Amino acid sequence: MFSEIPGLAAPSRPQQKLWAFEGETFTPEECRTIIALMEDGRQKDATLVNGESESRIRRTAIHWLPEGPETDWIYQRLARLVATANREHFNYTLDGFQEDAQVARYQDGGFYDWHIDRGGKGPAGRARKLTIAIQLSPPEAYEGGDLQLNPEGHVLTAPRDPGMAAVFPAFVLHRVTPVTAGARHSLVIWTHGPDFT
Ligand SMILES: O=C(O)CCC(=O)C(=O)O
Ligand SMILES: [Fe+2]
Repeated sequence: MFSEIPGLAAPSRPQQKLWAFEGETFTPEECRTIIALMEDGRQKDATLVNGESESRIRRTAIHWLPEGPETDWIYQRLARLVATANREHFNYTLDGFQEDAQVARYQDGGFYDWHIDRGGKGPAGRARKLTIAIQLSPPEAYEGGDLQLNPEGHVLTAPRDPGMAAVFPAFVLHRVTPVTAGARHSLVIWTHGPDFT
């Protein structure tokens, strides 16, 4: 029926999934290097997508990783990862990374309650399309701290192996449960593009 109404016909495109878990995107050694970059750098209290601290929703320390000689290899890896995952699972039109990657550390009950990544006051937050969240810490380094997604009414827990990337549209609900012992680090970046079609 929609096909008869100009402007409403759906273009034919491959299936668009709501999540993908990709293993071994960084080696354990590379994950340790990225954690060290954070631990050497300045850390800020995390803010939400709209730039307001809100401890009821999130408690983590974050460190932005601007592009530069020290982080070039990380961005190149992320670009390849997102291009492959997008081609295989999502088929979105993507422009690139409009925000720097960030490393987060969750400890002493640190958490990030159910939320989506798309939105806020800034143009970049509103243009977020795919979220890439990568486990950096070895599973035995922390308790709790599960990354969970709820894309279609039931909760999926992401594998905990270092280097495992969860890739999902920025409108998908997700959370990190409280870390009850040790510390969990993750690397997060978003890709941006024109509004969802
Ligand atoms: O730490 C993670 O794995 C996910 C963090 C997150 O959801 C975010 O930064 O928006
Ligand atoms: Fe998020």
